[in-house]
Amino acid sequence: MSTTTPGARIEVRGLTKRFGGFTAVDDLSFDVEPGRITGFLGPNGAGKTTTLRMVLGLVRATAGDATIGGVRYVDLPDPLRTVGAALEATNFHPGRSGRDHLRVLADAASVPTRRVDELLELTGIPAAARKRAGQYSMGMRQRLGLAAALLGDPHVLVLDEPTNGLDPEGIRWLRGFLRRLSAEGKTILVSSHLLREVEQTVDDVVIIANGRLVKAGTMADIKGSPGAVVRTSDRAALAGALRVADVTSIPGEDDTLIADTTDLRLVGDVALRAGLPVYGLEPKRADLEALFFQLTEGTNRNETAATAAPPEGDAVTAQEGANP
Ligand SMILES: Nc1ncnc2c1ncn2[C@@H]1O[C@H](COP(=O)(O)OP(=O)(O)OP(=O)(O)O)[C@@H](O)[C@H]1O
Repeated sequence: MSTTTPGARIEVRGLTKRFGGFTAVDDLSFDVEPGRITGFLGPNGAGKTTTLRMVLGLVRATAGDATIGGVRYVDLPDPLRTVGAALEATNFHPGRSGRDHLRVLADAASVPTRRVDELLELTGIPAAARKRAGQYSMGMRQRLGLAAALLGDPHVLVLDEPTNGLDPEGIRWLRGFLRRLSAEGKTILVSSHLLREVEQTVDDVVIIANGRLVKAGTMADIKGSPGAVVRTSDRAALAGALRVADVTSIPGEDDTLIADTTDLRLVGDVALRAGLPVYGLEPKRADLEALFFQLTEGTNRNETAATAAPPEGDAVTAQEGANP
């Protein structure tokens, strides 16, 4: 039996990984809370996979620590039932059916076969499960990887780029699926190099660039305070009229005014009373794409520094893949 309580917290403290003279992960600290979905974000080469591999005990950290429920992965008494992981969706035996792949893993972990069929249903590939994994689309491999990660009904789920290869319908499905798991109290960490793809899925974000933390917080924090964006013919006049109604405002882009209220009706009524036309009125939307770009600008190391150090065979303590 696992000693970890449902939804154990992941704590990363001063985690560092150097490959020769190249620092892939640099003094990284963050928490991943139970019952929430956390997006682990950064451009290609930022160090996401290396960090996840350290959390999962697949790569030895140069410095620092990562714990799950206060215990390092390598010291977990029952890792399979504590943490499920899908690091890459490509490592299935191409000649083996998806179902057989899961059965091999289930046997090795003393998980009953009925759990395999249950998970194939849950991940939406019961029919495809009898086909050879070599014929799977990327989206199907993602679902199979997810099923494998869930075999031991773990408290913590770590998924590396799970939206890769999923179409918009698949992304929507994944969102609902992860929501249900987090509602059960599970801790879910999902990496992505596209904030847009996980924007509606995650509660919290941890953004890294060049191996370092650049931002951590709730999605609501990242999005900033809500407001109303209004376009009129004379924004100074409208700002004055809003002030009288106790609503502050600031100039926005393209001649708009951003009013510090979510009450669009109020803004419309104030404009009407002031005799000002309203050409556009909508809730303020955070430009997450722009923010993400601004935070991580020019830090795609795969395009610039991939040759900085020769690949290093590392301390791989478990088979990489669906269940470390
Ligand atoms: N074994 C290794 N030897 C040398 N350099 C490595 C090794 N593994 C990763 N790197 C380098 O470390 C940096 C971080 O890689 P990592 O795969 O962790 O980034 P990532 O954020 O997951 O990116 P991606 O989204 O492209 O997978 C990259 O520049 C990569 O080339």
